Amino acid sequence: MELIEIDQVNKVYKKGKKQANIDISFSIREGEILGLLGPNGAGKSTLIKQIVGLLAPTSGEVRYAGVNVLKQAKKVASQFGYYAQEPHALGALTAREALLFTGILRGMAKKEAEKQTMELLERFGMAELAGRPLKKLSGGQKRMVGIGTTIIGDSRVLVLDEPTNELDPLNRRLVWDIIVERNRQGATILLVTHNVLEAERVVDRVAFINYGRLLEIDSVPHLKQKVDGRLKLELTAVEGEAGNLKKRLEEWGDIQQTAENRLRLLIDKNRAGTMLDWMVHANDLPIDEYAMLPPNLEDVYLYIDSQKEKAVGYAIREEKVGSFIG
Ligand SMILES: Nc1ncnc2c1ncn2[C@@H]1O[C@H](COP(=O)(O)OP(=O)(O)OP(=O)(O)O)[C@@H](O)[C@H]1O
Repeated sequence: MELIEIDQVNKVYKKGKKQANIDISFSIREGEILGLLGPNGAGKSTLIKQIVGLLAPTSGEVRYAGVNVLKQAKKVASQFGYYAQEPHALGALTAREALLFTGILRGMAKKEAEKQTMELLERFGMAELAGRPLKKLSGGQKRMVGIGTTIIGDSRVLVLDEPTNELDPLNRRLVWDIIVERNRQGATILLVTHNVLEAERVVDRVAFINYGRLLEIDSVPHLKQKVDGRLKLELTAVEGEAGNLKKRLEEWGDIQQTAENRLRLLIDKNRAGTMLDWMVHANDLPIDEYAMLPPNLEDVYLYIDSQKEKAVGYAIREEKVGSFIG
C-alpha cells in the first residue's frame, strides 16, 4: 500500500527565486525503507520538510494515507518522527527531559515514556548523562538524543535527514541497527543520507534527486543492473593533473571526478582488458595509483547523474565533486 504520495510537488523559495523542487512525484510504500540520495543542494531537505508538513509546496501536494499532510498537521505530528538536519531548540532541557517530554507529547503514558527514555539512554551509553542539559553535551551526544526524540513513541513513519551525520563509527552502526529494527517493528522509513554505501545495506528502494528533480526511483538490485557489465577503475592522478587525465581517459567510458585528484571510470567489461593494456603502456599518463573494482550503489548514482547531465545539457558541477565521499 502507498502510505505517502508526493504528487507533482514544486517548491520555489521566494527570496532566492530558487526552484528547489521541480515536478516531483513518487510514493512511499507502507513498511519500506526508502533512501533519498543526491548531492548537496539537490533539494532533498526541501522535499522532506514538505513531506512532514513543515513547508507548503508552491504547487502540488503531499498526501499521508490519502489526505493532504497540511490538512492533518496534528495527526502527522503524532504519527511521524522527524529528525531534522538543524539541531533542535531543546538546549535547556536535560537529555532525560527531552526524550520523556517528546514521548508524552506523542501520546505515550508517562510510565511507558519513562521506561523508553531510560532504555534509549542506556543503549546510547548515556545513562549517566541523563540529568545533564543538552547544551552541555558534545555534538555527537546531542545528535544521539535527537535520534532518541525521533524514535521514541513508536511512530508509524520515521523521516530522517542525515541521521548518521557527524557520528562516530560505533554510533553510526547503532543508528543503522535502530533504523532496521524499527522498520522490522512496522515503521515506514524515509531517510536522506550521504553515506551511500552504508545505506545500500538497509534500504529497500532508492530515490535519486538532483537539480531539484527526481532522476530515478527503484530497488537497489534494479538500479545496479544499470551498471551491470561494467567495471570501475578508481584512479589517483598526479597532483594538479586530474583535469588532464580525465580528458585522456574520456573515450574509454563514463568518467567522473570524485575528489581533487581522484577519478572514477566506468568501463564495459569487454573493453577493460584493452584499456588496461593501453594504460600501462602509455608512459605519459599522470597516474599515481589505480584499482579495478566491481561497481556499488555510489557508482550507480554517479552514472545516473552523468547520463542526466548529458541528456539535458546541464553544466558539469565541478564545484560539487566529492559530495558523496566519506
Ligand atoms: N530557505 C531557503 N531560501 C532560499 N533558498 C533555499 C532555502 N533553503 C534551501 N534553499 C536552496 O534550495 C536548494 C535545495 O536546498 P536543500 O536544502 O533542499 O538541498 P539538500 O539536497 O538537502 O542539500 P544538502 O545535502 O546540502 O543538505 C539549494 O540551492 C538551497 O540553496
